[in-house]
Amino acid sequence: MTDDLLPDIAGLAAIKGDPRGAVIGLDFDGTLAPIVPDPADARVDPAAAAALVRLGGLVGAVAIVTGRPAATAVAYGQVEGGPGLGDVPGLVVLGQYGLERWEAGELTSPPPPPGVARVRAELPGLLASHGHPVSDGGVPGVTIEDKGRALAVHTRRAADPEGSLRALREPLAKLAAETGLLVEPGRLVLELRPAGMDKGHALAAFLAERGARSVLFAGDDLGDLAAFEAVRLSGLPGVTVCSASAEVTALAERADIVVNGPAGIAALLSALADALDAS
Ligand SMILES: O=P(O)(O)OC[C@H]1O[C@H](O[C@H]2O[C@H](CO)[C@@H](O)[C@H](O)[C@H]2O)[C@H](O)[C@@H](O)[C@@H]1O
Repeated sequence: MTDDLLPDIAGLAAIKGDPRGAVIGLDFDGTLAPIVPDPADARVDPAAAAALVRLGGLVGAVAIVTGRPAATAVAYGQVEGGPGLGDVPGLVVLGQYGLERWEAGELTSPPPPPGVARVRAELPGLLASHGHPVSDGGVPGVTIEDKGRALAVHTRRAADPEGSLRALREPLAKLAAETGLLVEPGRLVLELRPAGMDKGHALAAFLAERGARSVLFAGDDLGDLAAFEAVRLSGLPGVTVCSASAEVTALAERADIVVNGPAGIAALLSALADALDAS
Protein backbone atom coordinates (compact mmCIF):
# COMPACT_ATOMS: atom_id res chain seq x y z
CA MET A 1 0.00 0.00 0.00
CA THR A 2 1.22 3.51 -0.77
CA ASP A 3 -0.27 6.95 -0.45
CA ASP A 4 1.57 8.48 -3.45
CA LEU A 5 -0.99 9.99 -5.84
CA LEU A 6 0.21 8.09 -8.94
CA PRO A 7 2.75 5.60 -7.63
CA ASP A 8 4.94 3.49 -9.86
CA ILE A 9 2.80 0.30 -9.79
CA ALA A 10 2.01 -2.19 -12.54
CA GLY A 11 -1.72 -1.44 -12.69
CA LEU A 12 -1.20 2.27 -13.27
CA ALA A 13 1.56 1.60 -15.81
CA ALA A 14 -0.88 -0.61 -17.74
CA ILE A 15 -3.58 2.09 -17.69
CA LYS A 16 -1.10 4.74 -18.83
CA GLY A 17 0.37 2.48 -21.53
CA ASP A 18 -3.01 1.43 -22.99
CA PRO A 19 -5.73 3.83 -21.76
CA ARG A 20 -8.34 2.55 -24.23
CA GLY A 21 -8.14 -0.86 -22.58
CA ALA A 22 -8.81 0.58 -19.12
CA VAL A 23 -12.03 0.52 -17.11
CA ILE A 24 -12.23 3.13 -14.34
CA GLY A 25 -14.79 2.04 -11.72
CA LEU A 26 -15.99 4.25 -8.89
CA ASP A 27 -18.27 4.09 -5.92
CA PHE A 28 -20.54 7.14 -5.38
CA ASP A 29 -21.15 8.05 -1.70
CA GLY A 30 -17.95 8.67 0.23
CA THR A 31 -15.85 8.37 -2.93
CA LEU A 32 -17.23 10.79 -5.54
CA ALA A 33 -19.60 12.56 -3.13
CA PRO A 34 -18.65 13.69 0.38
CA ILE A 35 -20.61 12.06 3.20
CA VAL A 36 -23.37 14.35 4.51
CA PRO A 37 -25.97 13.83 7.27
CA ASP A 38 -29.00 13.58 4.95
CA PRO A 39 -28.60 11.09 2.07
CA ALA A 40 -30.80 13.33 -0.09
CA ASP A 41 -28.23 16.13 0.18
CA ALA A 42 -25.29 14.12 -1.23
CA ARG A 43 -23.76 15.63 -4.38
CA VAL A 44 -20.74 14.74 -6.50
CA ASP A 45 -17.54 16.70 -5.86
CA PRO A 46 -17.43 19.07 -8.88
CA ALA A 47 -13.67 18.47 -9.26
CA ALA A 48 -14.26 14.71 -9.48
CA ALA A 49 -16.99 15.19 -12.08
CA ALA A 50 -14.71 17.44 -14.16
CA ALA A 51 -11.88 14.90 -14.00
CA LEU A 52 -14.23 12.07 -15.02
CA VAL A 53 -15.47 14.08 -18.00
CA ARG A 54 -11.83 14.27 -19.14
CA LEU A 55 -11.14 10.60 -18.39
CA GLY A 56 -14.27 9.46 -20.22
CA GLY A 57 -12.72 10.66 -23.45
CA LEU A 58 -9.38 8.99 -22.75
CA VAL A 59 -10.07 5.51 -21.29
CA GLY A 60 -12.10 2.51 -22.41
CA ALA A 61 -14.97 3.15 -19.99
CA VAL A 62 -15.95 4.94 -16.80
CA ALA A 63 -18.43 3.03 -14.64
CA ILE A 64 -20.03 4.05 -11.36
CA VAL A 65 -20.89 1.02 -9.23
CA THR A 66 -23.13 2.13 -6.39
CA GLY A 67 -25.69 1.09 -3.80
CA ARG A 68 -27.79 4.05 -4.91
CA PRO A 69 -30.48 3.71 -7.55
CA ALA A 70 -28.64 4.39 -10.82
CA ALA A 71 -30.84 7.38 -11.69
CA THR A 72 -30.20 8.92 -8.26
CA ALA A 73 -26.44 8.78 -8.78
CA VAL A 74 -26.85 10.52 -12.14
CA ALA A 75 -29.16 13.16 -10.62
CA TYR A 76 -26.86 13.80 -7.65
CA GLY A 77 -23.97 13.91 -10.10
CA GLN A 78 -25.22 17.11 -11.71
CA VAL A 79 -23.08 20.17 -11.10
CA GLU A 80 -24.57 23.65 -11.31
CA GLY A 81 -22.76 25.67 -13.96
CA GLY A 82 -20.23 22.94 -14.74
CA PRO A 83 -19.87 19.48 -16.19
CA GLY A 84 -21.54 16.73 -14.19
CA LEU A 85 -21.58 12.95 -14.29
CA GLY A 86 -24.18 13.00 -17.08
CA ASP A 87 -21.53 14.67 -19.26
CA VAL A 88 -18.96 11.88 -18.85
CA PRO A 89 -18.53 10.33 -22.31
CA GLY A 90 -19.89 6.76 -22.39
CA LEU A 91 -20.68 6.71 -18.66
CA VAL A 92 -22.34 3.55 -17.33
CA VAL A 93 -23.94 3.53 -13.87
CA LEU A 94 -24.49 0.12 -12.25
CA GLY A 95 -26.94 0.98 -9.48
CA GLN A 96 -28.44 -0.93 -6.53
CA TYR A 97 -25.22 -2.99 -6.33
CA GLY A 98 -25.46 -3.90 -10.02
CA LEU A 99 -29.16 -4.76 -10.32
CA GLU A 100 -29.84 -1.59 -12.31
CA ARG A 101 -28.01 -0.12 -15.27
CA TRP A 102 -28.07 3.43 -16.63
CA GLU A 103 -26.38 4.16 -19.94
CA ALA A 104 -26.92 6.97 -22.46
CA GLY A 105 -29.99 8.16 -20.56
CA GLU A 106 -31.65 4.71 -20.59
CA LEU A 107 -32.40 2.92 -17.32
CA THR A 108 -32.76 -0.86 -17.06
CA SER A 109 -34.32 -1.81 -13.74
CA PRO A 110 -35.92 -5.20 -13.02
CA PRO A 111 -38.93 -5.31 -10.64
CA PRO A 112 -38.17 -5.63 -6.92
CA PRO A 113 -38.67 -9.00 -5.21
CA PRO A 114 -41.86 -9.30 -3.05
CA GLY A 115 -39.89 -9.17 0.22
CA VAL A 116 -39.19 -5.48 -0.36
CA ALA A 117 -42.89 -4.55 -0.07
CA ARG A 118 -43.17 -6.45 3.21
CA VAL A 119 -40.08 -4.71 4.61
CA ARG A 120 -41.55 -1.36 3.53
CA ALA A 121 -44.75 -2.15 5.45
CA GLU A 122 -43.12 -3.57 8.58
CA LEU A 123 -40.01 -1.44 9.02
CA PRO A 124 -41.54 1.62 10.76
CA GLY A 125 -43.29 -0.60 13.34
CA LEU A 126 -40.16 -2.68 13.93
CA LEU A 127 -38.01 0.42 14.47
CA ALA A 128 -40.59 1.93 16.84
CA SER A 129 -40.77 -1.30 18.83
CA HIS A 130 -37.01 -1.05 19.37
CA GLY A 131 -37.23 2.52 20.62
CA HIS A 132 -36.43 4.18 17.31
CA PRO A 133 -39.61 5.76 15.96
CA VAL A 134 -38.83 6.94 12.45
CA SER A 135 -38.31 10.66 12.17
CA ASP A 136 -41.26 12.44 10.57
CA GLY A 137 -38.75 14.69 8.85
CA GLY A 138 -38.91 17.41 11.51
CA VAL A 139 -36.66 15.92 14.15
CA PRO A 140 -33.73 13.91 12.79
CA GLY A 141 -33.28 10.46 14.29
CA VAL A 142 -33.23 7.02 12.72
CA THR A 143 -34.42 7.46 9.14
CA ILE A 144 -35.54 5.17 6.32
CA GLU A 145 -34.37 5.69 2.75
CA ASP A 146 -36.71 3.90 0.34
CA LYS A 147 -34.77 3.02 -2.81
CA GLY A 148 -37.55 1.14 -4.58
CA ARG A 149 -35.87 -2.27 -4.60
CA ALA A 150 -34.17 -1.85 -1.20
CA LEU A 151 -34.67 0.05 2.05
CA ALA A 152 -31.85 1.60 4.01
CA VAL A 153 -32.05 2.36 7.73
CA HIS A 154 -29.75 5.30 8.54
CA THR A 155 -28.56 6.15 12.06
CA ARG A 156 -26.17 9.04 11.26
CA ARG A 157 -28.69 11.58 12.59
CA ALA A 158 -29.71 9.56 15.67
CA ALA A 159 -28.69 10.82 19.11
CA ASP A 160 -26.37 7.80 19.42
CA PRO A 161 -25.51 6.75 15.84
CA GLU A 162 -23.24 3.80 16.70
CA GLY A 163 -25.47 2.59 19.55
CA SER A 164 -28.59 2.70 17.39
CA LEU A 165 -26.79 0.82 14.63
CA ARG A 166 -25.69 -1.88 17.08
CA ALA A 167 -29.18 -2.19 18.60
CA LEU A 168 -30.85 -2.54 15.19
CA ARG A 169 -28.46 -5.10 13.71
CA GLU A 170 -30.21 -8.19 15.07
CA PRO A 171 -33.87 -7.20 14.46
CA LEU A 172 -33.05 -6.08 10.94
CA ALA A 173 -31.15 -9.33 10.25
CA LYS A 174 -34.25 -11.23 11.42
CA LEU A 175 -36.57 -9.20 9.18
CA ALA A 176 -34.20 -9.69 6.23
CA ALA A 177 -34.15 -13.46 6.79
CA GLU A 178 -37.96 -13.57 6.99
CA THR A 179 -38.34 -11.60 3.76
CA GLY A 180 -35.64 -13.29 1.68
CA LEU A 181 -33.43 -10.19 1.64
CA LEU A 182 -29.91 -9.60 2.94
CA VAL A 183 -28.50 -6.93 5.21
CA GLU A 184 -25.83 -4.78 3.57
CA PRO A 185 -23.91 -2.91 6.27
CA GLY A 186 -22.36 0.46 5.51
CA ARG A 187 -21.39 3.77 7.03
CA LEU A 188 -24.01 4.22 9.79
CA VAL A 189 -26.50 2.40 7.61
CA LEU A 190 -28.04 -1.07 7.43
CA GLU A 191 -29.69 -1.77 4.12
CA LEU A 192 -32.19 -4.54 3.38
CA ARG A 193 -31.74 -5.47 -0.24
CA PRO A 194 -32.14 -8.40 -2.67
CA ALA A 195 -29.43 -11.06 -2.66
CA GLY A 196 -27.71 -12.47 -5.74
CA MET A 197 -25.75 -9.41 -6.82
CA ASP A 198 -22.93 -7.35 -5.38
CA LYS A 199 -20.40 -4.83 -6.61
CA GLY A 200 -17.89 -7.61 -7.29
CA HIS A 201 -20.20 -9.49 -9.65
CA ALA A 202 -21.28 -6.22 -11.26
CA LEU A 203 -17.72 -5.06 -11.89
CA ALA A 204 -16.51 -8.49 -13.08
CA ALA A 205 -19.36 -8.73 -15.61
CA PHE A 206 -18.64 -5.21 -16.86
CA LEU A 207 -14.91 -5.94 -17.29
CA ALA A 208 -15.79 -9.04 -19.33
CA GLU A 209 -18.38 -7.15 -21.40
CA ARG A 210 -15.84 -4.48 -22.30
CA GLY A 211 -12.90 -6.82 -22.80
CA ALA A 212 -10.95 -4.72 -20.29
CA ARG A 213 -7.17 -4.96 -20.32
CA SER A 214 -6.69 -3.07 -17.05
CA VAL A 215 -8.89 -1.74 -14.25
CA LEU A 216 -8.93 0.81 -11.46
CA PHE A 217 -11.63 0.76 -8.78
CA ALA A 218 -12.09 3.34 -6.03
CA GLY A 219 -14.35 2.97 -3.01
CA ASP A 220 -14.75 3.84 0.66
CA ASP A 221 -17.14 1.37 2.30
CA LEU A 222 -17.58 -2.30 3.12
CA GLY A 223 -19.74 -2.91 0.03
CA ASP A 224 -16.73 -1.93 -2.09
CA LEU A 225 -14.61 -4.82 -0.79
CA ALA A 226 -16.32 -7.17 -3.27
CA ALA A 227 -15.22 -4.87 -6.11
CA PHE A 228 -11.65 -4.82 -4.74
CA GLU A 229 -11.76 -8.62 -4.81
CA ALA A 230 -13.11 -8.56 -8.38
CA VAL A 231 -10.12 -6.45 -9.42
CA ARG A 232 -7.80 -9.05 -7.89
CA LEU A 233 -9.69 -12.06 -9.33
CA SER A 234 -9.86 -10.51 -12.81
CA GLY A 235 -6.17 -11.28 -13.30
CA LEU A 236 -5.85 -7.91 -15.07
CA PRO A 237 -3.32 -5.29 -14.14
CA GLY A 238 -5.41 -3.54 -11.51
CA VAL A 239 -5.40 -0.69 -9.03
CA THR A 240 -7.54 -0.48 -5.90
CA VAL A 241 -8.01 2.96 -4.37
CA CYS A 242 -9.38 3.70 -0.90
CA SER A 243 -11.18 6.95 -0.21
CA ALA A 244 -10.15 6.93 3.42
CA SER A 245 -12.26 7.94 6.41
CA ALA A 246 -12.13 7.40 10.15
CA GLU A 247 -15.41 5.44 9.87
CA VAL A 248 -14.11 2.53 7.76
CA THR A 249 -10.58 1.12 7.88
CA ALA A 250 -11.04 -2.25 6.14
CA LEU A 251 -10.46 -0.86 2.64
CA ALA A 252 -7.29 1.08 3.44
CA GLU A 253 -5.67 -2.16 4.58
CA ARG A 254 -6.34 -3.75 1.18
CA ALA A 255 -5.85 -0.81 -1.19
CA ASP A 256 -2.92 -0.09 -3.50
CA ILE A 257 -3.48 3.65 -3.05
CA VAL A 258 -5.04 5.47 -0.11
CA VAL A 259 -6.27 9.05 -0.50
CA ASN A 260 -8.02 11.44 1.83
CA GLY A 261 -11.75 11.12 1.04
CA PRO A 262 -13.55 12.43 -2.05
CA ALA A 263 -11.22 15.45 -2.36
CA GLY A 264 -8.30 13.02 -2.60
CA ILE A 265 -10.19 10.95 -5.18
CA ALA A 266 -10.82 14.07 -7.28
CA ALA A 267 -7.11 14.94 -7.11
CA LEU A 268 -6.11 11.42 -8.14
CA LEU A 269 -8.57 11.32 -11.07
CA SER A 270 -7.35 14.71 -12.21
CA ALA A 271 -3.69 13.61 -11.96
CA LEU A 272 -4.55 10.49 -13.97
CA ALA A 273 -6.26 12.58 -16.66
CA ASP A 274 -3.17 14.85 -16.79
CA ALA A 275 -0.88 11.82 -17.15
CA LEU A 276 -3.03 10.30 -19.94
CA ASP A 277 -3.26 13.66 -21.72
CA ALA A 278 0.50 13.95 -21.63
CA SER A 279 1.15 10.44 -22.99
O1 LIG B 1 -22.34 2.38 -2.88
P1 LIG B 1 -22.39 3.80 -2.46
O2 LIG B 1 -22.49 4.75 -3.59
O3 LIG B 1 -21.28 4.18 -1.53
O4 LIG B 1 -23.74 3.93 -1.60
C1 LIG B 1 -23.79 3.33 -0.30
C2 LIG B 1 -24.88 4.00 0.52
O5 LIG B 1 -24.57 5.40 0.52
C3 LIG B 1 -25.52 6.31 1.03
O6 LIG B 1 -25.39 6.40 2.42
C4 LIG B 1 -24.15 6.94 2.82
O7 LIG B 1 -24.04 8.29 2.36
C5 LIG B 1 -25.01 9.21 2.94
C6 LIG B 1 -24.82 10.57 2.27
O8 LIG B 1 -23.53 11.04 2.45
C7 LIG B 1 -24.81 9.26 4.45
O9 LIG B 1 -25.75 10.13 5.05
C8 LIG B 1 -24.96 7.85 5.04
O10 LIG B 1 -24.65 7.87 6.42
C9 LIG B 1 -24.01 6.87 4.33
O11 LIG B 1 -24.24 5.54 4.76
C10 LIG B 1 -26.92 6.02 0.56
O12 LIG B 1 -27.83 6.82 1.26
C11 LIG B 1 -27.29 4.56 0.60
O13 LIG B 1 -28.52 4.35 -0.05
C12 LIG B 1 -26.22 3.78 -0.15
O14 LIG B 1 -26.55 2.41 -0.15
